[in-house]
Amino acid sequence: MLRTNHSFLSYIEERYKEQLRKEDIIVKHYVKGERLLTQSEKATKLFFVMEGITKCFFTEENGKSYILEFLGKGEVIGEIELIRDISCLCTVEAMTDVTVYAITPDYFSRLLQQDIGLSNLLLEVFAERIVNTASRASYQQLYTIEHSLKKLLELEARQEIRIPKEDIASYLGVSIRSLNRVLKSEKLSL
Ligand SMILES: Nc1ncnc2c1ncn2[C@@H]1O[C@@H]2COP(=O)(O)O[C@H]2[C@H]1O
Repeated sequence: MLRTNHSFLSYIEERYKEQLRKEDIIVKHYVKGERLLTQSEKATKLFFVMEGITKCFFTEENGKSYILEFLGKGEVIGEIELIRDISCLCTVEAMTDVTVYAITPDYFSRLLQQDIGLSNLLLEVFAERIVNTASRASYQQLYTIEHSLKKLLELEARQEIRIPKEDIASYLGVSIRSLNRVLKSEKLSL
């Protein structure tokens, strides 16, 4: 659910301190609700979350949204566009006030070529995201909404974050109406 990556954050912090051209990595702030990236648009930067929580979601042609992941401290955002040379796969929005390291794609590409350690960190991120996306797709298809909701609420409590009802519905891939029905039948409140 809420992903964090402390090794990646320390790596970027070090590059930030040692950089010669001060514009290669800058610190940027986004207020709650602001977008870091927009689905299908070209991005000019890659981001690493320093503080705060973002949500990363697809909006389908029917207007419905599906939350892929909540990305927190140390998570990289916008790398797929750089690696595949495509426009943004999904939208990334600040759920709280967020501070990020914003990196130019050129600088990141240069780092990738020079540093096998960075490639390894990125490979780990991809592997983890595939595992998470696949296992979630599986249990959301194979279990009831009631079951998935209970699992999600347990995770929310464990990670001490507060997810708005609309986002819980988008994470589970159900409408607000279905979510309300389940909450009522399970005597749960948010
Ligand atoms: N399954 C996923 N899990 C976590 N983050 C993702 C996932 N899919 C996409 N993202 C992030 O959302 C970003 C949207 O812009 P990019 O496609 O450039 O890069 C994407 C990734 O950083």
